[in-house]
Amino acid sequence: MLKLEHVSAAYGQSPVLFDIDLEVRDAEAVALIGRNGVGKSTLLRTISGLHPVTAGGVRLGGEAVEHAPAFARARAGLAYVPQGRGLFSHLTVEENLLMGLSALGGRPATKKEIPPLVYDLFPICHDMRARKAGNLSGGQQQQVAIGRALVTRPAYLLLDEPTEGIQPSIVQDIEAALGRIRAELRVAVLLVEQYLDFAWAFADRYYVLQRGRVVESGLTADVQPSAVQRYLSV
Ligand SMILES: Nc1ncnc2c1ncn2[C@@H]1O[C@H](COP(=O)(O)OP(=O)(O)OP(=O)(O)O)[C@@H](O)[C@H]1O
Repeated sequence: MLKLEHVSAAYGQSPVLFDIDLEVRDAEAVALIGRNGVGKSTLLRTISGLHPVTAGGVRLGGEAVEHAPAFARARAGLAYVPQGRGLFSHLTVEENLLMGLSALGGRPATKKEIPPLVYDLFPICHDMRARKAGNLSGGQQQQVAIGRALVTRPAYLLLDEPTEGIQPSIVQDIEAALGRIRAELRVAVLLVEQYLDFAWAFADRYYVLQRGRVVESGLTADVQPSAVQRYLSV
C-alpha cells in the first residue's frame, strides 16, 4: 500500500500542500482531481521524492520513505510519469526506455533488461524504438512515457494527466493498456486527471484537492462525474 499521513509541502516560504491523508491499496486505481494550481503535480512529485515534505509521512508497503531519495523509492516499487511526459526528445525511444531503468540508480542498463511486457502493452515502444522521441505524436510519446515507467516493474504507478492534449483514439489505447496494467500486472495507480469520464472509467476511488487540501473522497461508483465537475470548473 502507498499511504500518505498528514503530508505538507511548500515552495520556499509558500505552503502548497496541507495535511494530506491519502492511500492507494495494492492493485487499486485512485483518481486525484482538482483545478489547475491546487497542488496535484506537487503531490505526485512529493510522493516520488522529487520534492521534499515539510511535514508528514509517506509509506510504501509499510516502509517510511518520506526522506528517502527518488531512486530508493523507485527501488521500493514506485514509478512516476510526469505531466508533459518528460521524455528526452533528442534520444530514441529505446534510449528513453533505458533511462527509465536508470531511475533505480546504479550501473547503466542494457536493452535486454527492458521487460517484454513493455513492448506487449505498447507495441510502438518496439516498432518505433529507433525513432527520436521528439518526432513522435503526443499520444505516442505518452505511451512511451508510460512504457518507460514500467521498465522497473513497479508496484505503484503515478500518472500526471496522461490524456492531456491527446487524440481520442489514442486515449482509448492508453485506457486499455492501463486496464491491463492493473488487471494483469496488479500495479496500483494514482492518476491525476482533468478528463473525468476517463478517470471514472478507470478508478475505484477518488480524492478531490482544493487549495492544497483534500476536501472530498469516496468511491467513483457512488458519484457521477458530473457531481464532482464543480470542483474543476472555475
Ligand atoms: N517550482 C515552483 N516554484 C514555486 N511555486 C510553484 C512551483 N511549481 C508549482 N508552484 C505553485 O504551487 C501550486 C501548486 O502547483 P501544482 O503544479 O502542483 O498544481 P496542479 O494542481 O498540478 O496544477 P496543474 O494542473 O496546472 O499542473 C501553484 O500555486 C503553483 O503556482
